[in-house]
Amino acid sequence: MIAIYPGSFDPITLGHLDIIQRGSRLFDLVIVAVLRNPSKVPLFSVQERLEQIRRTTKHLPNVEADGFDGLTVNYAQQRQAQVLLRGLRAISDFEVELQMAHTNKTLSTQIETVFLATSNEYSFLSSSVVKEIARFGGSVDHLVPPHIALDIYKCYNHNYPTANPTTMEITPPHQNMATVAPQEILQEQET
Ligand SMILES: Nc1ncnc2c1ncn2[C@@H]1O[C@H](COP(=O)(O)OP(=O)(O)OP(=O)(O)O)[C@@H](O)[C@H]1O
Ligand SMILES: CC(C)(COP(=O)(O)O)[C@@H](O)C(=O)NCCC(=O)NCCS
Ligand SMILES: [Mg+2]
Repeated sequence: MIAIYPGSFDPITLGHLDIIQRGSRLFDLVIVAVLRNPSKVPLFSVQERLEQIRRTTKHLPNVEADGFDGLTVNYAQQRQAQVLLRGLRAISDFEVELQMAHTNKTLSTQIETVFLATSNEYSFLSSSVVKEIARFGGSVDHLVPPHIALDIYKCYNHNYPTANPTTMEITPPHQNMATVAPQEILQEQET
């Protein structure tokens, strides 16, 4: 059975990876599908997000990443998928997700939405939270895979890695954030 895991993934987090890994044990193939959404201004382009997802899931042979336009159910039909995989973190997710699942059911009765409950340790985690922390100079090392953290630090101009000129020791980014003034980051984002 083929499952589509649709979303924005801007960027992929450890919460997403947890759903993907658990989904990959339930389905023959999990397609992580990034919506090309012209109405959102993302931090990473669709191409960058697809590369991030591919690097993050390269240990999972039955997982692939792809971009799509238009209705998710149409994309699912095109990929011969029977399931839309989604994660549930909180009641707030439930309301939106139930509406989405019902809407999709009216568009295609053949496609079922399957929800996986978040793992406890990721119940607070979202791409937005990750971006907000990084934007104000905080560490996201515990929230995303290491290569994604580096991509994010680059976007927000965190000085990473830096060597102490005397000892030549590398300072991890979260110990070095005082060098990044939040106001500078915001100004750069606005330009
Ligand atoms: N920590 C998590 N645990 C379980 N499911 C999650 C988690 N984070 C996201 N998901 C699920 O992944 C899917 C794709 O979500 P999405 O790309 O919107 O990520 P997000 O973290 O919610 O980002 P954003 O903050 O931009 O909304 C949704 O079904 C969402 O519920
Ligand atoms: C992409 C997504 C799954 C939502 O992703 P998100 O959780 O990252 O916001 C949803 O917006 C979607 O399916 N968009 C494509 C248009 C569509 O099919 N709409 C009908 C279902 S609401
Ligand atoms: Mg979301």
